[in-house]
Amino acid sequence: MATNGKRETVIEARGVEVGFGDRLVLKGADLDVYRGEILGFVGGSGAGKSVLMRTIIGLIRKSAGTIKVLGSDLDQLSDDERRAIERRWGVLFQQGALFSSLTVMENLQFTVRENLHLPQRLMDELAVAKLEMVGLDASVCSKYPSELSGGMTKRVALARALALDPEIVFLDEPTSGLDPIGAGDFDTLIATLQRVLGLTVYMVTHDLDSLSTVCDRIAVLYDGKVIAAGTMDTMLKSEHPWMKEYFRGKRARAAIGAREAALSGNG
Ligand SMILES: Nc1ncnc2c1ncn2[C@@H]1O[C@H](COP(=O)(O)OP(=O)(O)OP(=O)(O)O)[C@@H](O)[C@H]1O
Repeated sequence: MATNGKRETVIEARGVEVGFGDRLVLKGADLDVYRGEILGFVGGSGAGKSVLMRTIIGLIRKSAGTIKVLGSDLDQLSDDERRAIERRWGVLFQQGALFSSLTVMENLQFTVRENLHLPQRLMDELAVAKLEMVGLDASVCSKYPSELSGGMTKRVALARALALDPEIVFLDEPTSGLDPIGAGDFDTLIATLQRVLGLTVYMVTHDLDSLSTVCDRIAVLYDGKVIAAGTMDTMLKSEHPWMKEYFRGKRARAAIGAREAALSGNG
């Protein structure tokens, strides 16, 4: 597996191109994600952040480029090898994407049932353990997604992403739709899980607070390419017009002020 100094690259995207019809959304995107980091992925609305994430996990076909995950080029794998790699990541889609007709317990066991052959009692114990990991207790097991608050839905979706003890978790806008306190709590949860479980976290987000509080590095997608990757300090020093506006503009200052006000009880 590739290493950069001491850092092991767990996702390596090179020259990734993706288009829909005659419109190219990704025009040669390059990205490295290192083991154990929380990478925040930003870009304007419709820039292609979700498209790149979905391409990395194989849900969207690219027209050019290579993607290696955990050392393997996914295009070169047999179906069995591919499934084995897929078991090593978990995904939290935008909106949580829980199955509405299944209870929380059934949602949590869905992936496990497909991948492992375990006795029901053990699966039940595992599901409760995952719920506890994300700060929920067994009382939510019999609830349906429509009975959960936005924050609980995100937590259940995160528990489901963790179902197979993944090494990498992909999170698509995990704090969208949460109030500032809920978003702050969710960020803390992600940071704690990353530390305790040694996860690599790939997080598409618009949330500047998440970026400054939990992300080790930030990558920026602009005009179909990753134009920068580095720490928040690096982002704040950039003179690129889009990055300047995004990280230092009026919206950035307002967003940071809003969560600080909510956390100090003035929101
Ligand atoms: N399956 C698809 N078919 C056609 N066009 C698509 C498809 N998926 C995404 N697109 C288009 O690709 C572009 C990038 O979409 P994407 O969802 O990746 O944006 P994003 O950067 O995640 O934006 P946002 O922050 O608003 O969620 C958009 O113009 C979208 O309409």
